[in-house]
This record gives sequence, structure tokens and C-alpha cells, in this order.
Amino acid sequence: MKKREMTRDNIATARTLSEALPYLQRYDDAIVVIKLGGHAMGSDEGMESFARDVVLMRQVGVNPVIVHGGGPMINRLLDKLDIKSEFVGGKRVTDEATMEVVEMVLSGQVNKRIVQAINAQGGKAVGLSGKDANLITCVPTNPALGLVGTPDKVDPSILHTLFRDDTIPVIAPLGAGRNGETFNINGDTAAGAVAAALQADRLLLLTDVDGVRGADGAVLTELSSSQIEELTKEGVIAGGMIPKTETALDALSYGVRAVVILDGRTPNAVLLELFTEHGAGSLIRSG
Ligand SMILES: Nc1ncnc2c1ncn2[C@@H]1O[C@H](COP(=O)(O)OP(=O)(O)O)[C@@H](O)[C@H]1O
Ligand SMILES: CC(=O)N[C@@H](CCC(=O)OP(=O)(O)O)C(=O)O
Repeated sequence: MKKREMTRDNIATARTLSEALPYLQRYDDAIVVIKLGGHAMGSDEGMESFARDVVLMRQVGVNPVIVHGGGPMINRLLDKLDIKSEFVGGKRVTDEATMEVVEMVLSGQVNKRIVQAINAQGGKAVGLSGKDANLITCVPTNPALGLVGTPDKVDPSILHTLFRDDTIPVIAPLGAGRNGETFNINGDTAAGAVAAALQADRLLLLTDVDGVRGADGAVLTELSSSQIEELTKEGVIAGGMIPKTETALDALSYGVRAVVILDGRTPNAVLLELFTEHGAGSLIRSG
């Protein structure tokens, strides 16, 4: 199928998925890992639009893999339960009581919301966490962070099985420890580890800002690793953006082709990034 120019207009005016298809080229067997952050999944309309994009990607031959966050949703339940929580370097210090809430919210609530949204758009999604089928095994990140885990081994075989069955995996960022523990993994870190294990063609980190901003506040459309190091040292890249840029650099070093940090609240964000010439957000490539 020949690629026609895909603009915001002709995606938005296509009333059905099949109407939009002629504007896309087939991307047979490309693997695109998409991290959907908690801040990017606020509204029901936004979730519906995201789910539609994912189903459309599958229809043009891409294998999408969703790894999600849910920080704001975890905060809400922790508040209700009066459990205090703090972040160090963009990662939640996680004791056992917090871990229970994290798992309940991510695997139970957020994961199923995304699965249901994709299925409602005619896709076939299956929800799992890093604990399923030995997908993600972790080691503790740092004793000061408690049960925060760093992926140590990722076994993507279950994901290949799901691809063959035309099924879209939706992954909650939890991992198993070697001694039966459950670890809380930052969503960006989990997405990077999965993308690396799959040697993904692209890793998209969807958040609530239109990209990585420089010192003057403008979005940098393309970023190198040395720029990232410099901006982090200067404190321009801070908070939740730190795990994202760290993830981008790690993923590239493990063979992921390109990483893009973009605003997940923009309508058709994923499609615009993948199928238009200009893309969206901040692109980070190796070299
Ligand atoms: N240089 C930067 N450019 C853009 N955003 C930044 C930067 N430094 C810090 N941030 C913050 O990082 C946030 C995104 O991280 P986070 O809130 O953890 O997102 P998510 O929940 O989508 O994973 C932005 O909303 C912004 O406040
Ligand atoms: C270790 C750690 O920080 N885990 C995250 C997991 C969820 C997440 O990453 O959510 P967002 O993508 O919405 O920020 C947390 O507990 O909030």
C-alpha cells in the first residue's frame, strides 16, 4: 500500500478505521512500545482516542505493546487510605503497604481500563503485569527506595505469542523478585526494558507535556544524549522527566531504534508521530 500524506485533518475526518487506512502504509511486523503515563490518560475521550489509534496501528501491521503508568491514580487511593508517599528522583519510595496499593491500582484498575478501551474499539487486548509468564524479573533499585525494582531479566516470549494471535499486550509495570517479592517499577523504566528485550523499532513515551523543554521553555524536537546529560546537570530536566530521558538513553544503548517523548493528550498523538513526516514531540536517536 502506498503511503499518502497523512495530516491531522485527514485522520480526524476519517469516520471509520477503514476510511483512514488508505492514508497509511503497511508497517508489517514493526514493534512499537508505547508508554501511557498516568497524566496522559485523564479523560474518557482521550482514552477512547488512544485506543482507536492503537487498534488502527494493529490494522496496518504494527505490533503495538502498551506499558502503562498510573501514578496519579495510585496517589488518589494512598490519600484515601491516609498512607504518605514520597518520590526520590522521580521514583516512589515503596514500602509493603504502599506496594499493596500500587499493585491493586495498576493491575486491577488502570490495566483493565486500557484493555477494555482497546477491546471496545474492535481490538483484542490482554492485560498482564511483569509478573506474568516471567515477563520482568527485578532486583532492588536502591535500598533507600524499598520495593522499587530495576528490571534485571525480561523474557518477551509471551509477547511474541500474543503478536502471533493478533493480540495487543497491555502491561502493568510490576516485576517479580527472585525471593517471591513484588517490585514497583517506574512505568518509563518498565517500558524501556520491554522495548529493549523486543528490539523495538520505536519507543513512545506519552506524557502531559509536548516534549522535553530546554532552558528557554521551548520544546526540543530532537535531542542528543550529551544534551540530555547537560540539561539534567543544569536541573532543566527534572522530576518525572528524569526517568523518561534515562529510559530513552538506556533503550537506545540496548538497540531500540528511536525514542520519542510526546504529549499523549493531543488527539491522534500516536498516529501523528508514526505516520507523518514531521512527527511530534522530542525525538531521541543514537549517535
Ligand atoms: N525539561 C523538561 N521538559 C518537560 N517536562 C519536564 C522537564 N523537566 C521536568 N518536567 C516535568 O516532567 C513531567 C512529566 O513527568 P511525569 O509527571 O512523571 O509524567 P507521566 O505521569 O506522564 O509519566 C512534566 O509534566 C513536567 O512537569
Ligand atoms: C517506582 C515508581 O515510581 N513507580 C510508579 C509506577 C507508576 C508510574 O510510573 O506512573 P506514571 O507513569 O503515571 O508516572 C509509581 O509508583 O507511581
